[in-house]
Amino acid sequence: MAPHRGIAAAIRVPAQEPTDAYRRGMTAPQFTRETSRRGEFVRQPNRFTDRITADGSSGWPVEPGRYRLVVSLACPWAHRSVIVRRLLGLEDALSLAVVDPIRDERGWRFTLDPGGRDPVLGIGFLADAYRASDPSYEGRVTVPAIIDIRTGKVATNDYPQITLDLSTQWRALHRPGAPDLYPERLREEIDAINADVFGDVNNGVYRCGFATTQEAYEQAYRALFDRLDALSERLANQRYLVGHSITEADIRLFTTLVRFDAVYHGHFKCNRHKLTEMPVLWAYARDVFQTPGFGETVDFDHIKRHYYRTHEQLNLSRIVPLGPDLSGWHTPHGREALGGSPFGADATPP
Ligand SMILES: N[C@@H](CCC(=O)N[C@@H](CS)C(=O)NCC(=O)O)C(=O)O
Repeated sequence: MAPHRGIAAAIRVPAQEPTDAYRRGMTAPQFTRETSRRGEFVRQPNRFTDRITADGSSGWPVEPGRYRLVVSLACPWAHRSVIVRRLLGLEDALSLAVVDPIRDERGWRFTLDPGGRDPVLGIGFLADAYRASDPSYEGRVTVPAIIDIRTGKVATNDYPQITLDLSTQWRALHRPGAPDLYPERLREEIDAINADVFGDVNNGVYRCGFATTQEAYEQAYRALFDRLDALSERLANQRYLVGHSITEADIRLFTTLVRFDAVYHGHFKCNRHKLTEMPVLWAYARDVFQTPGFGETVDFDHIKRHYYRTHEQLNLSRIVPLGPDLSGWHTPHGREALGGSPFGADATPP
């Protein structure tokens, strides 16, 4: 197996101690080690970047039943992998562990499981698997993570690569009629959209929420809504982001949009408009939500409890708001008229 890169190389943190801005009266950051001197949120790199491959050349061969995907249903980065696993019919090949949406000081817990332990991995905390893989790891212990069941070690927590590999490397285990979510001829376009959506939208909402200076917040807010405006324009005349059916690009945008009004609008101050006030994006998000494989993977209860109860710097009272009214997600979206079909001509719904 390719050796793990040294932790010092993998984790480049911008500031360890209270920053200059903090001393000048800047708000205390939620994540000190991921906050720049200017008060910007700078996300830590993924620690385990090995890949699980069809030919096993990485040391982690694709094998049915060998791995366990650990997710929080609250987490947008993990949500991608839940959707892709379902659309591709990988449920039997890759089992799923769901953590409690509320972390304690030891991080993600398996407190939803009998005895507080994951029944397959036998551990109480995701940190146990991180520790088994790298005892010196000091960054945040994050989901999604794919664990090698036999050794209890983390094979990967590289969320952007995980979904691409489920599509491309796990192909032999896909269900009959599984869609191609990352078609070769569209990859360049999908990658370009994904990069913009990651910077300004997926991570952009966090850059708004975890900013600790007015300037850093405003910069992230403007980039977010400028990008949402551009995406609205693009989606006004086409049903999906790239091509004529759902791709990885739609999955990545959807997992942020579906959380927008429930958490990002209020909790992260992304409040120029609610999703329900952006007509094109709202219809697009409903269309995707109502597609088999999407809506049933959304857990608004986990989403709201996680964000409002675990970011104590942002929500001191930890009160979870009762709203918003979610009934609109099931209303007609009218986007069939734009053409295309969710899974293309050759695939079937899960
Ligand atoms: N692996 C990425 C992204 C995944 C991520 O941030 N997941 C969140 C949940 S949405 C998490 O596990 N957070 C744990 C923590 O903050 O301690 C990272 O390290 O930033």
